[in-house]
Amino acid sequence: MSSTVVTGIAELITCDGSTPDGLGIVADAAVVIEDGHVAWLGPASDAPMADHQVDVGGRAVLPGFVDSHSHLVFAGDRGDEFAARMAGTPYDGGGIGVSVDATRTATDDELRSLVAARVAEMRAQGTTTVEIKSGYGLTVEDEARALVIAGEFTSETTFLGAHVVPREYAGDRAAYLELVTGPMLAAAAPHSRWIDVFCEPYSTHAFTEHEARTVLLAGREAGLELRVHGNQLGHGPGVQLAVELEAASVDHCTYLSDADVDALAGAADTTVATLLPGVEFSTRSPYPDAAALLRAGVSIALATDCNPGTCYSSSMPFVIALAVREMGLTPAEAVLAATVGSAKSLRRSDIGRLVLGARADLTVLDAPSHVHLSYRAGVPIARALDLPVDEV
Ligand SMILES: N=CN[C@@H](CCC(=O)O)C(=O)O
Ligand SMILES: [Zn+2]
Repeated sequence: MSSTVVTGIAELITCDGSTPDGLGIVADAAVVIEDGHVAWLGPASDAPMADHQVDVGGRAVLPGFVDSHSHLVFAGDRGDEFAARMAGTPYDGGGIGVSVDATRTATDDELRSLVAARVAEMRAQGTTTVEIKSGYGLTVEDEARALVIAGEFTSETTFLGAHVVPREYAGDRAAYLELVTGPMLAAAAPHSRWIDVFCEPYSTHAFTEHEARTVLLAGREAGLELRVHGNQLGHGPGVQLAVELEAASVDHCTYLSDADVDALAGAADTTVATLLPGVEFSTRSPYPDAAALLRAGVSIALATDCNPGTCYSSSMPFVIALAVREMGLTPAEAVLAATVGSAKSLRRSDIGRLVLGARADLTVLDAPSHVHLSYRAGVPIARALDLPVDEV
C-alpha cells in the first residue's frame, strides 16, 4: 500500500465539529492518505513521511462537496422555458415532459456521455460525491436504463419514476401509479439505493400526499430508502410525509409553515431539509430562511438539483454563494451544509468530513479561506484534488 502526503495547506477545513463554528480548521496543515482514506492529519510540521507528496501551494483544502440531489440523466434543452420564466411564466413541472421525450429517444451512449460530462463539470467545481436520480424515462425500460447509467458514476442512485404522470397516462393516474409501484419499481430496485417522489398538490403533473405515500411505502417494501421532493411550489404535505415516514431527506422546502419547521426540528436526527437555492434562483421563487431553520434545530443540507428545468447548474460553489447571500447562512454554515450536512442526508459518515478513516475526497480552493467561496462568487476557485493513481 502506498501513501501520499498533501502539504502546503494554508487552511485545512475538516468539518469535524471540533471548533465552535463547526469547521474544525487547522492552519498550516498536512493530510496523509493511504488507500484512498485519511490516515493522518494535523500541523504540517508534525507530518509523517509518505511515498508521494502533493503540494497545494498555500491554498485552502476542505472535504469534497456532497451534491445530494441531482437529475443528471437527461437529453435535450429547455433554455426557452427558462427564458419564458424570466419573462413571467411560472414553473409548474409541465416542462418535464419535454425532457422525457428527448431522453427516451437518446441512445445509451448519448446519455452516458451527457452524464459523464456533467459529473466531470461537477468535479471541476469541487464535488466528489453526487446523488443521481432517474425520472426522465418514465417507462419500465427507460427508468431502468437511466439507473444503470447513473450507477456507472455513483452508488447514490435514486428511482424517481414518480416524477410526473407522463403524457400517455394523463387520463389514468391510477394506472401509472400501478406501473410505478409494480413493474417499474421491480426493474429499478436492483439499480437503486433510494426512492423519491415529487409530492406537490399544486401541480397536476406531480403527486398528491396519498399517491406519494403509496409510492414511498412500495419503495420501502422493495428495500429502498426514502427521499421526497416537497414544498417546492407552495405549502404542502411533503415535509410532514417525509418526517412521518422517516425519509432521509425532504428536498426544496421553499414554502414551510411553522408546523413544518417544528416537525423537521423534531426529526433532526432522521430527516434532513435539503435546500436547493439554485432552484429559487432559476424559477424566481422566494428563498427559504435557512438561518431560521438552523436556529430552530433543523438539520440542513445544500445541493444543486442540477436538472434541465428548474436549475441547470452543476455548481456547488454557486449554491453556497446563494445560500450566504439569499438564505442568511454564514460562509461557515453554508460550507457545513454542502459537505457534512449533505452527507447526513445520504446517511453517510465516510464523506463530507476530513477525519481519520474518512474517504480522502479533498477539494482545493485557489484562495486562502473558505470565505472566498461566497466572497468570490462566480469565480472558479474550487476543484477536486486529483491524487496519484494508486491512491484513488
Ligand atoms: N420538481 C421536480 N423535479 C425537478 C425539476 C425537473 C424539471 O423541471 O425537469 C426539481 O427538483 O426541481
Ligand atoms: Zn429535484
